[in-house]
Amino acid sequence: MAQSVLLTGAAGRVGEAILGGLADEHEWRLLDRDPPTEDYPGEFVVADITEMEAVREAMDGIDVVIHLAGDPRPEAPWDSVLTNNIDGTRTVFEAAVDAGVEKVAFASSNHAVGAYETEERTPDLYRPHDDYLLDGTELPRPGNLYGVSKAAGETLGRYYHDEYDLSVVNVRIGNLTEGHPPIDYERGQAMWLSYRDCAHLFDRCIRADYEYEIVYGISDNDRKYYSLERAKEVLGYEPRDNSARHD
Ligand SMILES: NC(=O)C1=CN([C@@H]2O[C@H](COP(=O)(O)OP(=O)(O)OC[C@H]3O[C@@H](n4cnc5c(N)ncnc54)[C@H](O)[C@@H]3O)[C@@H](O)[C@H]2O)C=CC1
Ligand SMILES: O=C1O[C@H](COP(=O)(O)O)[C@@H](O)[C@H](O)[C@H]1O
Repeated sequence: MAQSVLLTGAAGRVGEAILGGLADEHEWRLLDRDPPTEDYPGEFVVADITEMEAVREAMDGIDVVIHLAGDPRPEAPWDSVLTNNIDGTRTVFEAAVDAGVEKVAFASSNHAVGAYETEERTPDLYRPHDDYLLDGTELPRPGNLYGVSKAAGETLGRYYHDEYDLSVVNVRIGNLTEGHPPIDYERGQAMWLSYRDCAHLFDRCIRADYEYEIVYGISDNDRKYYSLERAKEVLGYEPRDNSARHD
């Protein structure tokens, strides 16, 4: 059944992948602080996610929130991630609960666990003979302040789930690249997420039933150090792409 979905950060790359695959599948309301420069499949709200009243208004009648808006730069400075990624994410969760939203899918990141990639483990970690695997049960281990902000977003979700019974899925997205896996970048190839697998994964976040989950968002790459088992089991994720089998 089609759901009413609020997509924050709709004007960005992940938003493009999701809308590219799912424009006709759901009723969309799009939110971004950047005004639209093209046609979008739904009402477009120009607002900053740190503005509580604007975010509350955008939640009206919404079943599911896909929360992408934020500073995506691994090297982003603290001021920016504190405002956009932590304060903004709290605002989104708070408004979602107040509006009676059922589910929130939060765009977390590989950088929430980037420090597991120690000097001893790399570069073997990125290669097929290595069997090291993170599965989402491990503690966050960020390697930068951006990763800290994503771990904080996951923890905010935990709080809003436990306190208010909101269904929350954190998708630790790998490396979304359009058309082909990253070139000459082993780490990026191991965590490649194709546009079509991205759209399908977030469709499953909209449709599946869950309580509080942490899953990895990558394609079914031959060499991976992130397990897809939880995404498959809980969400019904069935990735179709693989960086090793791409021309
Ligand atoms: N692209 C990737 O490979 C990955 C992305 N992510 C996460 O996915 C999300 C989306 O990333 P991308 O689409 O790549 O980034 P992007 O920069 O292309 O898009 C982010 C969008 O959010 C908007 N935005 C930023 N701060 C905002 C605010 N305070 N209020 C309203 N809108 C705001 C921007 O205007 C932009 O359109 C981010 O949270 C990022 O951390 C996580 C892992 C990998
Ligand atoms: O969280 C993110 O991760 C991807 C992949 O990280 P990278 O350090 O291997 O480039 C990054 O491209 C994206 O911008 C970021 O939001």
